[in-house]
This record gives sequence, C-alpha cells and structure tokens, in this order.
Amino acid sequence: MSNNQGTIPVLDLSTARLEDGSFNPVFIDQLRDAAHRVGFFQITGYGAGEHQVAELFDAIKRFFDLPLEERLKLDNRNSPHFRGYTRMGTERTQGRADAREQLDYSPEGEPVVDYPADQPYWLLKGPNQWPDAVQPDLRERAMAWADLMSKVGQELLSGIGVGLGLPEDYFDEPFQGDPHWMGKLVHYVGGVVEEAGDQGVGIHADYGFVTLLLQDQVGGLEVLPPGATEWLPVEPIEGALVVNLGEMLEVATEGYVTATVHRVQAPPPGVDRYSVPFFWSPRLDAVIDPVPLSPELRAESRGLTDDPNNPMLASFGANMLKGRLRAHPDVTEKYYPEMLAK
Ligand SMILES: O=C(O)CCC(=O)C(=O)O
Ligand SMILES: [Fe+2]
Repeated sequence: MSNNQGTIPVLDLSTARLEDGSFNPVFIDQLRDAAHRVGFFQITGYGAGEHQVAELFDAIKRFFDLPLEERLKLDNRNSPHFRGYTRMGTERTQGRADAREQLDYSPEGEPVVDYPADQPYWLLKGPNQWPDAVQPDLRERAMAWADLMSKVGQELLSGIGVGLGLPEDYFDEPFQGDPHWMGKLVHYVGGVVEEAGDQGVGIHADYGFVTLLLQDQVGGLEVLPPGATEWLPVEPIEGALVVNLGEMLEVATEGYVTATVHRVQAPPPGVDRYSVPFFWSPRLDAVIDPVPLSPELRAESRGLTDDPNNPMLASFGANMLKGRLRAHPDVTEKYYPEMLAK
C-alpha cells in the first residue's frame, strides 16, 4: 500500500464513555489513531438536537440571502476585533482570494482598552456583529451551536489527553475562565470570484486546538494527511461533524498529533455550499507547554512542520492574532498598519 490513508475515520462520540463515566478504551484507541495518523476524522452521536443542524443551516442561508446592504451593516471592516461579515472574495489564504463570504463570531466581550505592548492579542476581544434587527434567530442559533461545540470540543480534548496517556483533565486549565473560541458561518460559491478560481479556501492548517466543522452535502473539503501524496476528500455525512486538530496540539505533542493541511475546492458555478467551522480554543493568554509523552509515543512523533513562512507559536493569542491579521489584510491595514508591515 502507498502512504495514502484511504479514508477519513468515522467515530461515534456516544460510545466515548462507559456506564461508570470513564472513557471507553476502544473509543480512545480509535481517537488516538485518528489524531495521530490522519489528523482528521468525523464524529456522529455528539448530542445535537433533532432539528438543530437543519435549523442552523436554514438561518445561515437566509442570512446570506439578505440584500448585500443588510449584510454590509455587519462589515468586519468596522470591527477592530475581526468580527462580523467578510465580503465574498476578500478573505485571503496563501495570498490568494477565497471564493467565500462569512460571518465570524467569538464570545461576546467588552473591548480591552489597555493591554501590554507584548500582548497585542487582547485586541481580539470585543462585541460581535449580528443582524438582530432583521434576523434575530441567527444570533440565537449560532450561539446555541457554539455552546454545544464547546462541550464537544472539551470532551474530545479530554479523550485526546487520555489517548496520550495523560489525565483526563490535562488540557482543562488553559480553557478555564474565558476560552476564546471562534465560530464562522460560511457561504461558498463557484464562478463568482474570478481571482479565486477553484480556491474555495486555500491550503492551510488550523491554528488552534480542535476544529469542529459542520458541512452541508455539497462536498469540496480535501485533506493531505502526513505522508500522503494525494488529496483525500472528506465525504459529507449528513449531520456529522468533521474534526481536525490544530497547530497548538501539534506543537504541544511535538508532532505526535498533526495539524493536517486542508483546502476547499470551490463548488461548480451556480452551486452554493454552506459550512460552519468552530474553533475550540483556550484563553488568549494561554501558553501551551510540551506535554509529557511516553517513550513509545515520543518515538512516533514526527516533530513540527517546518514552514518558515508560518512559525508555530506556543502562545495561543499570538498564534490566533497572526492568523487573523493575515486572513484579513484590509482590517489589519485600517486598524493596525504597524502590524501589517511585520
Ligand atoms: O468549509 C470548510 O469545509 C472548511 C473551512 C476551513 O478549513 C476553515 O475555515 O478553516
Ligand atoms: Fe481550516
């Protein structure tokens, strides 16, 4: 067999725990294998309400169907905190436009007015922008989704810890208090953004810990697991969550867990695709130390992906800020021109 991974594993989160509340060793083995070998998997049985997924997608479609003028009332260029609506084709990955528009949100917060110069990531705190006046259900459904995803993210991270031979609560501390998760409501189109070509979103790894992605049935997400030579499609499974692991976990495990690179192919002209990535993330001031791995696991660690254009940072806030500044150069230029130069 070649190094290609064949398929993306599918796990059932409702089997994660035994009746006594402890983790099920069978599930933990599947989870560790998926996290190490592929860095991507899908989960079912994660506790969504019966109509929750359908109602969330319905609200998202109605939002992107609003007149552009309404969407632009939430323009992210009016947010120094990188929140709100990003117009079609204006987000960039690998220096090229992505064929998508999106609404980004994080925990509601007051802007931090005074922060130390060496902790610029506090600027990411602030208020979200919602279309409450014309579509109040969007905020409700998106925030309810974030609540559910926070629980799922926490449970998976506990399981990953156990899979690494660590205590169940090993990763809890950096997430206590004010975890800075981020949700995105995303709409891809084909044939509209000329510069994007077939780039729905360009090749990248996620910068956080655990990404939980809801995708519709259109498809287009592709991943390149470690050692693979061909891109592997993540086939849509209705209602399932796609899970992938981010750079902070790769750094913490010296590459035992991989932040697998992925991309989205733009849909064919005239086809819409909707997705909801959720990045389960720690406090902005969290600094992640290397985790103590057993000699057996250490022997299988791959080391860190060495990309001089994308240094990995142990500070979550610094890593997230780096990602936001790059993805939204227009916002960066408007509010933080001195950081653009860097
Ligand atoms: O929409 C998708 O399927 C994936 C999006 C993604 O990778 C991201 O936003 O980080
Ligand atoms: Fe991603």
